[in-house]
Amino acid sequence: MSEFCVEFRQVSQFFGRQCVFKQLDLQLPQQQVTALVGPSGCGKSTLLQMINGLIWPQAGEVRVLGVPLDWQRLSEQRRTMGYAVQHIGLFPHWTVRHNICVMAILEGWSSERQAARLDKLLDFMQLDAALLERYPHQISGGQAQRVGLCRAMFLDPPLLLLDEAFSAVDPITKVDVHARFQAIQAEEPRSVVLVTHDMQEALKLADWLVALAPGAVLQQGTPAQIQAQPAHPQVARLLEAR
Ligand SMILES: Nc1ncnc2c1ncn2[C@@H]1O[C@H](COP(=O)(O)OP(=O)(O)OP(=O)(O)O)[C@@H](O)[C@H]1O
Repeated sequence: MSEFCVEFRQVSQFFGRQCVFKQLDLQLPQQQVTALVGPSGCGKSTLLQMINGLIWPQAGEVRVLGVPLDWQRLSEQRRTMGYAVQHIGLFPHWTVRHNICVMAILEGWSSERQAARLDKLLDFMQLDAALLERYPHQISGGQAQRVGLCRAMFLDPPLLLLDEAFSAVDPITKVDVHARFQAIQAEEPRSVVLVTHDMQEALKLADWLVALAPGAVLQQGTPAQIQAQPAHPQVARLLEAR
C-alpha cells in the first residue's frame, strides 16, 4: 500500500485563462486527517474535486490510494471515497434513510447489513432514527449535514473527502459533531482530506495541515510544527485568523 492516500504529480489546472495550479506536487499521508487551509479562491475545493475526478486536470497525474485516477475505472475508484460537501444537498424526493443507504443498495447489501451500519452511524452522529422516514426538507440544516456525513461514510470508504462538511451546524453542535467525528475516526481509522475555513477546526481535527496560497503550497506539517514555526507570513496570518 502506498504511504500516501493522495498524490498530485505535476498537476496543472486552468479554468479558461486562469491558472489555479501549475505543476503542483503534493502528497497527503495515509490514515491521517489532512486539513487543507488557505484564503478563499486558493484552490482547496478544486484539489478535492480533482481527487474524486469531478475535475480532470489538464496536465499531470492524480493518484488515489496508490493508483492513478483512470476515466475507465472512475466509478469503481469513487467507491473507495466518501464525499461530503456543504452545498451538495440530499436527493429531495428520497427519504433520509434512502439518501443514506443509496450506495449500499446499489452495492447489493442485505437489509440486515444496511440496518446494522445505519444504527452505528446514527449513534455516532447522534441522529434520531425517527428522522429516517422524513424527507430532506423536513430536517434542519445541521441534521442534513450529519446525514450527508453518514452517507459519505456508509460504505466505510478508506478515503473520506470533506468540503466544509461541518460548517452548517451551530457552535455547540459543532463541538459535538467534531467529537463524534474523532470517535468514529478512532474506531474506523481512514484517510481524510478536510477543506475548511475554520482554522480552529483544522488545528483540532487534523494530524497534518497543508497551508495554501493561490496556486502554491506554502507549508505543510503537523499542526504543532506549523504553529511553532510558520514558514511564511501568510501562514502566520492564517493562524491568527482564529
Ligand atoms: N468551474 C469553475 N470554472 C471557472 N473557475 C473556477 C471553477 N471552479 C473554481 N474556479 C476558480 O478557481 C479558483 C479556485 O477555486 P476553489 O473553489 O478551488 O477555491 P477555494 O480555495 O475552495 O475557495 P473557497 O474557500 O472560497 O471555497 C477560484 O478563483 C475560482 O473562481
